[in-house]
Parts: sequence; structure tokens; C-alpha cells
Amino acid sequence: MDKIVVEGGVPLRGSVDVSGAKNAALPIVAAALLAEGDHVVRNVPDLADVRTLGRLLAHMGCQVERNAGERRALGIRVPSAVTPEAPYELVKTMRASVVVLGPLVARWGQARVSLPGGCAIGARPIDQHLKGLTALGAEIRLEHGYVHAFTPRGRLEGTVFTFDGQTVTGTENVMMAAALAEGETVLRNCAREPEVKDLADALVGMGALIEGAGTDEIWIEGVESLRPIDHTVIADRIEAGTFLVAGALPGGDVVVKGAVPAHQEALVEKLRAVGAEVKEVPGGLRVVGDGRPRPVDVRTQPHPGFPTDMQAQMMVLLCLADGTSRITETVFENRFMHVQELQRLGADIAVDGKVALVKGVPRLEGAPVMASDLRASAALVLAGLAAQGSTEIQRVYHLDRGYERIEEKLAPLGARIRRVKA
Ligand SMILES: CC(=O)N[C@H]1[C@@H](OP(=O)(O)OP(=O)(O)OC[C@H]2O[C@@H](n3ccc(=O)[nH]c3=O)[C@H](O)[C@@H]2O)O[C@H](CO)[C@@H](O)[C@@H]1O
Ligand SMILES: C=C(OP(=O)(O)O)C(=O)O
Repeated sequence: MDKIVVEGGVPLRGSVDVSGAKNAALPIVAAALLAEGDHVVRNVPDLADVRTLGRLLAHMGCQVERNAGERRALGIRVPSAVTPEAPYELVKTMRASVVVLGPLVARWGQARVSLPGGCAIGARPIDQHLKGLTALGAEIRLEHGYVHAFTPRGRLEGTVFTFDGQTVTGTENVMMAAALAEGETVLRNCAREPEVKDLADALVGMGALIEGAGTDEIWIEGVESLRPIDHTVIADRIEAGTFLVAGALPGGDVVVKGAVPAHQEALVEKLRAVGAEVKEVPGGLRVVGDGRPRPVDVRTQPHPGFPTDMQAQMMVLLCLADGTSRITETVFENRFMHVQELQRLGADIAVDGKVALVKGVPRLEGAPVMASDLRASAALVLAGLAAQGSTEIQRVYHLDRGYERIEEKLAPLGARIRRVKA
């Protein structure tokens, strides 16, 4: 297994490009299953998760081609009949595979999709996906670890459905299914993440009639058929946010090219509160780290609140603060796996349920550490950059799920970082 080795203590300076958003690319690529023909999704990041979804579509009978016509374009040819099945072997490595469920049942009338199961950050149920699809008229059975869904009437039917809690992929699954249902659907208490909006934009490009995506109420008038996608994925706000935190470390000065200010408001507010200077510059955001960060309290929330996917990275900054910060994780029940590893670098953090009390220390020291999940891995890279001495991060396959060649992006900023191939 590859490892990443960081020799820390060098402030980062320069500019870095943001890739396409993993969490937008995945549902948009899955949306190809809604229409037969040749699709092209542009600005797709080259990530392990995208490759997994490509394998899943290939398993169903689609042809998937990377760099189709241009760099970072994914070509998907959906044939006139697919095998509407997502096997456990593929779904277990990527929970987001569940986004094929809505398109499969809506377009092909049936689906057999492995239950995704939990992961390091929490239980991650899909009850809301299933409830929403049931409200659209799908019949759903759970058998032998698989969701079996089908449309007894041949087509789903529009409905009014309120999610019990906001779910990003749940909103995406039900919205995709409703796009091909008969009649009007109103979805309430929807997730408002920019990735939901980007998916809706891609669907509208396919001929879907959707309004309100990006707010908590989405209106969909179902259409009989959709045409293939031609869509460019938005920039990854979590990758961008990770680089913004890197620039906010003491002595940093980084331009994050492609960062969308409107997607970063909650993070930027906290970065300013710790004392970093954040400015809009043409095409992105520039962050200048001051001396030692000031402590701040952070509470994760669905968008537009502070993203849970940035909690681990923000914690690294607060580990170095001049005082004590309180981080409350409200979205996932077990998203403090990085704490134990940050403690190995000398961080002073106490966890009590949903709350981590982070007592800032003047410096971190390099150590061997182990990545437990995607954003925990990114946090360990940031901590390694800030620490004095060498940090060796194991299990970087977690990192490769969501960051495109992170070491190659950080090295030009002055980071002494390298990948050691297994
Ligand atoms: C591929 C993708 O886009 N992943 C993102 C997506 O994950 P994902 O879509 O899986 O996360 P959700 O928004 O669904 O989860 C939010 C909360 O709702 C709960 N829940 C969710 C669905 C359900 O049917 N029942 C239920 O109880 C979850 O356990 C969690 O506590 O949003 C998360 C929250 O911003 C991010 O951390 C992930 O990076
Ligand atoms: C938790 C994440 O991804 P996923 O939902 O694919 O596990 C993430 O992107 O931080």
C-alpha cells in the first residue's frame, strides 16, 4: 500500500488548481443511466471513486471512456438494455454507488443494488432514499443484503414527499427518479448542497423539468424520456477548502484557483475568525495565514453551514491555536477518527460524544500515522505539513478516493511531500 511522507514546517506559497467535484461527478455520471445514448461529463476528477463508478456502469453493460475527446471528460455509452445491478463487491468500496438506484428504477423499471453498509464515519443508513422512491410508487424489498426495487405500474408517479432529515445523496436519488416519473413531484426538506444543484443543472440539460434545486424545496415535472448528458462538473469545494486551510497555516500564502466563493462562505468565515486573511482574486480565493491562529468554535451543519467534510482539516488549524476551540460534529456520529492520530503528532484534543475540545499547542511534531477515512487522511497531510520533522501517512488509498494527486498539487507550493509506492 502506498504511503505519503511529509517533511513539515515549511509554509506554503503559490497557487494551486482545484479539480472537479467528486460529490457532483458521481451522481451526474450515475444520471447517465436515465438515458440511452452517448453522454459526456466534463471536468471529472481522476479519482478512485470515479473509477469504481465507471466499473459499476461497465458491469451494467455501459461503455465508459476516460479522456473522451478532451482531458478529464468521461464518455459513457448507455446501451438499449442494461443489467440493472450494483453488486456488493463494487458498492462496498464506495458508499456513493447507491446513487445508481434512483436512475435504474426510474428508467429501467427495476434495480438490484447492494446495501452500502456503514463506514468509518458512521452507520450511514439509506432509509430516506427508500422512503422517497416508495413514495414515487417503487416497490422495494430488502433481501440478502440487496435492495430490490421495481415499478409495478411500469412508470413511477409524481408525489409530494418530505425527507425526515436532510440527505445529500438521498435528495439526488429521489430527484433523479422523479425526473422520469409521470406527473409532478414536490420534494421538501431537501439537501441544499451545491452538488445537488449541479446535478439538477445536468438533468435540466438532459431535458428534465426541475426548479428549486439548491433550496430545501425542489419541484420536478416528470418527462417521458431524457437525452444524453453534456455537462461540466463544478469545482470541488472540499478539495478547495482543504487547500484554503493549508494556506491558512502559519506563514502560508496560497491562491486556490477555481474555488467558488459562494460555496465557501462558512469556511471562509471561520478562517477569518482564526486570523487568516481571505480575499477574492480573479478566478479564486487567496488566503494568507497570519501567525498563530486564534481559537474558534465550529459546528458542522448541512449546507450552507460548516461542512462536515471540512471538520477534520479545520481541526488541524485549531490544534495550533492560541487557546481552546470547541468542535461539534452534528452530521455523522463517528467522525473524530483523526483525533487519535493528531494526538500522535502532539495535539491536545479531548472528545466527549459529539464535541472535541481542542487545546492549541505551539507546535506539532512529525510521527507515523494511519489514515482512517477520506477527510481524516487530508487532515493528516495538513498536520504533517505544519509539524516539525517527518510524518509518514499510511493507508492513503482513503485519500485517493477524493483527492487527485494531492502530493503533486502541494509540492509546487513548497511542500516537501512525496508518495512512496508500495
Ligand atoms: C457522495 C457524497 O455526496 N457524499 C457526501 C454526502 O454523503 P451522504 O449523502 O451519504 O450523506 P447524507 O447527507 O445522506 O447524510 C446526512 C445525515 O443523514 C443521515 N441519513 C442519511 C440518509 C438516510 O437515508 N438516512 C439518514 O439517517 C446520515 O446518517 C447522516 O447523519 O453528504 C455528506 C454530508 O454532507 C458528506 O459528508 C459526503 O461527503
Ligand atoms: C464522506 C465522504 O464521501 P463518501 O460519502 O463518498 O463516503 C467525503 O467526501 O468526505
